[in-house]
Order: sequence, then structure tokens, then C-alpha cells
Amino acid sequence: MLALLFLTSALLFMGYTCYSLHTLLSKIRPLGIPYFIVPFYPSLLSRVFLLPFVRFLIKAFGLTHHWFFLMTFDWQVRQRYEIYRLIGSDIFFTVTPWKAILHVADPDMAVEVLAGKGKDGELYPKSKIISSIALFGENLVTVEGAVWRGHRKVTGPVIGKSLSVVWEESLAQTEKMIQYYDKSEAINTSYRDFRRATLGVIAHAGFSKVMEWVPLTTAIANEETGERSYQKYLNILFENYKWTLIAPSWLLEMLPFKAAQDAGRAVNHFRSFTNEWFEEKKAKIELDNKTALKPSSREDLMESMVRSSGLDKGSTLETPLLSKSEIIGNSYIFVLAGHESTAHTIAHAIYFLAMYPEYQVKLQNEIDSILGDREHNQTSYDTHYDAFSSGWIAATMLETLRLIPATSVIFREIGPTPRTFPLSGGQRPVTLPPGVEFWVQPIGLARNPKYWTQPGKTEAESAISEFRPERWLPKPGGNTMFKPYNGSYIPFSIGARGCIGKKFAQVEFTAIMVGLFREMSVEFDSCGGRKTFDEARQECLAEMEKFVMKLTLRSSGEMPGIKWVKRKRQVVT
Ligand code: HEM
Repeated sequence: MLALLFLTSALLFMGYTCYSLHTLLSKIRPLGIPYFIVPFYPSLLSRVFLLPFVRFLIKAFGLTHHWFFLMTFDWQVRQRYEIYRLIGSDIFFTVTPWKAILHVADPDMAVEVLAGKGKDGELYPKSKIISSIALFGENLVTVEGAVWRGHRKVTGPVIGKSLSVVWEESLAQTEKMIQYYDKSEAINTSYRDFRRATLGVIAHAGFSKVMEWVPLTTAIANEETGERSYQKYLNILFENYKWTLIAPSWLLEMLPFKAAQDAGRAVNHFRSFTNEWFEEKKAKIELDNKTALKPSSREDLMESMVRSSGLDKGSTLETPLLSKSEIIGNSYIFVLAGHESTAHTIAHAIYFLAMYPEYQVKLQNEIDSILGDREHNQTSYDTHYDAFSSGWIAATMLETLRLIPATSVIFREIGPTPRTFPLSGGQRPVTLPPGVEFWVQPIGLARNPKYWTQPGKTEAESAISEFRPERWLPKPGGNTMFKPYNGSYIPFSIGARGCIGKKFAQVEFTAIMVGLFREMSVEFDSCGGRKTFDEARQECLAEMEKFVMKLTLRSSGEMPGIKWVKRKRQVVT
């Protein structure tokens, strides 16, 4: 009886799947856009349970046909532009029985999808695939329309005003790093080291919390003895992130897997930390309200959010913009987005500079010539940031993010009505049916030879796949950095919904580079003379080929060890 029930359900499911696929294909085929049929949609569950199996099959059987890798979530990382080249189109579909996904490496279409407006005059909505980010409550990333505008109004200005603190705190964090690196031998902890530095920056700039940088070994020792460590639980949360996507924290704590229990506990601790921060700020605002004096300190992100909720006693706010759960949700998103992406971008830039010491020298000369005989802690955002914004440091960040953006896909949906989208190179626009999901691909776009082959050079000479920061530098005599074809470079996305922390990240990157390279140089660890520079560089490049999306793009294995060595400053005459 049970077997019959099972068989009937399976047949019904298969019948429904085939019907659904047939219906979708009847809409996609007439468009004339290349498509591939893929058996499942990379939803949360399939990513957690099916994709590891698909990856295992690909590896075990050495499968090379593109049909196999299109089933993986982050195929763009390894394929880059090659699949578009192979099929001769900068857009193509993967059609699953439930959804048609349009992959986009065409800049004109990318601009329309990310910055254009749908029929109702609103931006194209984010795909539901990112709804998992609402782990602690709805937030800037998950909401749409008027609600999104409200979140952005509360958070945007205050993030914009925090740049001086970002500069100072980045240098303070770097100073601690240098003290440690100066004495240490080789290290292999760059990702975590920079995550701790950038966490300290967003904690200070966004929440007025001080988190001093300590080396990993000290951090681990502190975490073991400290009952409640913010960094410890944040780290556990990120390391076991997948679990938090499939079940609520109370259920995770009951599951018979250590990783699930750890993730559940970390979620609860994170919520309780953020709650404390919220209550502290509320108390401070209530005191300010009572004394009717000007706010007693700089308004940070948390303060702006609490004030906009009207939850503080004495608030005269008539239309609250955020609820308490949205404040917790936004705190999480700002801590997450505000430190991971920048930290990993800095780490990747450091590996590039270790691979290309000639660029390191250029960057150091730039720092020496701009700072003169000033120490880096005698600088400020107001006096020094602009001087670095069109030179080697800026070019290093741009080029690092061109080759390794923090995110490999930016997701959008078309909405309920058909819409027409332009295509680059004078191609005819395409009208797409409702239900289409867009996966706009920063990597494919930033390697598209139609837009990255330099004037007067061949594609090979333009070294599109290689680290060449000079491609961004102003022309001799000018001071404007190279501006690529609109839409062909989108590591921060574009338009009104582009990254709110772009300038924050640029200032942080610049200050950390200034602090580090004013004093130190980076080189590969030779493992006591057993590894040559070329071997280490090859190892580094090979590891970069295998990067995976773990919240942001990063190494899945071990990057080669690096060493920081004290340098002699150039005497500026
Ligand atoms: C190198 C560093 C960074 C990169 C590459 C980066 C990249 C991005 C991208 C591509 C998006 C758009 C995602 C989408 O539309 O689906 C985005 C959005 C966002 N980023 Fe960043 N980001 C960085 C740093 C930061 C920092 C430092 C903060 C906070 C201080 C931040 C906060 C956010 C937030 C809150 C959003 C959502 C904006 C909205 O939907 O209105 N990011 N970021």
C-alpha cells in the first residue's frame, strides 16, 4: 500500500515536472536565445544537499561538458567568460522545470536589469534566492520598493558620514597587525586577519564598539576562556552558515550534528549581542531626549536606526521607518556585508602583490611620495584620501575586484509583466516573458573581450585574465581613472540599489594598504628555501582558479604562506 502511494506520488511529481518544463520551454524557445536544460533549480535546499553530490560526480569522473558545471551554483568562477565565447552569445538561459534563469554578460542588458525600472516604476526586484539573508529580520538587502527606500534613508547618510572614523580605525587596526607581523614568521591566516581588522572597523564606525585587533592565536585563546565573545560567535556563524539557511536556531540546537548545534547557538548569541547594543543605544537616546541637549556623541548606524523606529521613550516620531526586528536584521547585514567583502578583497590584493612585487614597489613609492615624512597616523580621511584615489592603491583595488569580485552573481527578477531589454553592440532588444530570473555575472562581464581589449592591442596583449592594475591609471597628464564601458564592471553593482558601502570599502582598503605598505613588504614564504618564488606564484594562481562562493568569493583550500618584512622607506626629496 505504502509502495503504491510512493509510486503514485513519484509519477505525479514527474508528470508535473515534465509539464512545467514543457510550458517554460514553449516560452523560451521562440526568443532565439541559447538555452540549456538543467534538472534542478539551485534553491537553498538543492545547494545544501544536491550540489555537493554534483560536485563530487564532476570531480570523481572528470566531467568536462558544460552541461555538468551549469548545474553547480558557482560555475562562473571557473568558466569566467569562456562559456559565452563557446556559445557565441553574451546571454543564455538555463531552463529548469521551475524557473528559467537568464545569465547575463552583456553590459547594456546588465545596466537595464540592475539600474532600470520595471512597469510599476520600481527597480527590478531581487530574486527570492536571497531571502535567506533575512535570518535575523528583514533588512536593506531583502526589502523592496517604498520599504527599501525607508531602510536606505535611515542607513545611507550615516554610513556616508562615517568615513573619517573608517580611515582612523582602519589605521589603528593595521598598526596592531604590523606589530604582530613584524615579529612573526610566515603566516597563513590572511583571510581571518583581515576579517578581524574590518570587523573592528564596522563595529566602531557603525556601532561605536571597540574591537582591538589581536593575532589569531590570541583570539582563539581569548575565545576559549571568554564566556561570550562576539568575534567567536560571528566566526562560528559564518563557518556553519549553511545550517542557518535550512532551519531555525531552536531546531538546529536540537539536531544531532555538532555543526548544526554550533550554528544554532551562534545565531542565539548573535541575536542577544545585537539586542544589548540596541538597548544600550536606546538608553543613550532616551537620556539625550530628557536633557534636550544635542546628542552626546557622533550618531552611528545603530543610533540612526533606533531613532527611526520611534521605540525610544520620548520619541516624537510619527511614522516609524524600522521595526525592532528590522534593526536587528540590518545590524546583521551591515556587520556581514560591511566586513567580509572588504576583508577578502584586501586579502586577494595582498596575494596579487606578493605575486607581482613590481606593483608593490609602485604602490610603496606612491605612499612615500604622498606621505612625505609624515607617519601614517598623522593622516586623516579629509587630508589624504583624495590623493590616493587615482593612483596605484585605487588601481590595485579596481583590478583585484575585476578579477575576483566579492560576489559571483547579482540576482534580479523580471516581475509579473513582459519587459524589453537592450543588448550591446547594436543587437536587437529582446522582450522577455514574466517569471524570468536574471543572474548578472560580474566575472563574465569583467572578462568580456569586447569591452576589455585595449585600443590598439589584441585580446592576448590586453592580458584580460591577468593582474594589470596599470590599465586603470589616468592617461599621462590626466587625473581621471580609466572608465570601462558602462555595465562591463559591476563589483559593487550599479544604480540606486548599488552597494551602500562602496566608498566605505574604498576608504578602508586605502587606509589599510597605506598602513601596511608604508612599513612592510609582503613576499611568499619560501618554506626554508624549499619553495621557489615561481612555485609559490603557481600555487597561488592554481588556488585562485578553485575559488568558491562562501558568503563571498574566496579560497576553498589553502593559499600559500606569506611573510611580512620591514621595509626601508624611500627618501622623498
Ligand atoms: C569590497 C567591498 C564590497 C563589495 C565588493 C560589495 C559588493 C556589493 C554588491 C555587489 C552589492 C549589490 C548586491 C545586489 O544588488 O544584490 C552590495 C550591496 C550592499 N552592500 Fe556592499 N560591498 C562591499 C562592501 C560593503 C560595505 C563595507 C558595506 C557596509 C558598510 C556594504 C553594505 C552593503 C549593503 C547594506 C548592501 C545592500 C544595498 C541595498 O540593497 O540597497 N558593502 N554590495
